[in-house]
Amino acid sequence: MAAVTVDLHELPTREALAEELSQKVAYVLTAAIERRGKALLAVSGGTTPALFFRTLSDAHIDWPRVTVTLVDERFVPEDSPRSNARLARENLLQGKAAAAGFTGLFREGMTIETAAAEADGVLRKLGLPIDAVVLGMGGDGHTASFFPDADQLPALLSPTNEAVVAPVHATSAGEPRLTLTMPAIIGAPFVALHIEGEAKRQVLASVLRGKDLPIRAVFEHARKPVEVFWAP
Ligand SMILES: O=C(O)[C@H](O)[C@@H](O)[C@H](O)[C@H](O)COP(=O)(O)O
Repeated sequence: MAAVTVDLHELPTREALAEELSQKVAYVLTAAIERRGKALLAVSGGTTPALFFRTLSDAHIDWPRVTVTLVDERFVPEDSPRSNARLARENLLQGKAAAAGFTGLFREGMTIETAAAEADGVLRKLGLPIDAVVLGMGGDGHTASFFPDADQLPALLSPTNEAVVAPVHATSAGEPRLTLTMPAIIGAPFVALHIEGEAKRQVLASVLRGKDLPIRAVFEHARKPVEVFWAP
């Protein structure tokens, strides 16, 4: 098994983490805008990112040139409390960041396969690679929607998967999901992992010691060490 390393940023508080990660993302997006006139940011859902989202929403970035998308999405409409699009709209696309564009992964009235193909096409048109990807991680070591029990997990984790967006069926996920694929994630020049609390720190430590959980595949295939932001 290949050794993996990460670039660990340990912050004393969740507020300090939100501030540090926001500054980093603002820097990366601003550099992308200077280089190509626009920037694409992919963020995760779940319970962890709300404070980071609210902090980032106040950052000085040329937001009208930024499009925000999702690392993964539960296959539910935006009025569902489980919608990651809703989380991003309510917490990130506010204040200064209200001027950003947003493109989600869910599509109403489509099968999950058709929705994946649609979202895939939209992201390609926006201009890949994504400039900044902020991942989360579950206690089971999943990231994006790479759940340990997902159907076709090896294909999802493959760095040569040809898709940008893929459907995911995993019993532990609750509902079907859509996810960015491994190449879409590791193609970004800036890939961060945002985790909080002692339990996730232990999961990270076990993965770095060799435990084979899905997040490890991202560390392995990343073109440079993933920047991990952790606070107690
Ligand atoms: O929609 C989601 O659930 C995600 O994007 C997922 O990959 C998330 O990052 C982890 O599950 C961590 O979730 P928590 O922040 O809730 O622990």
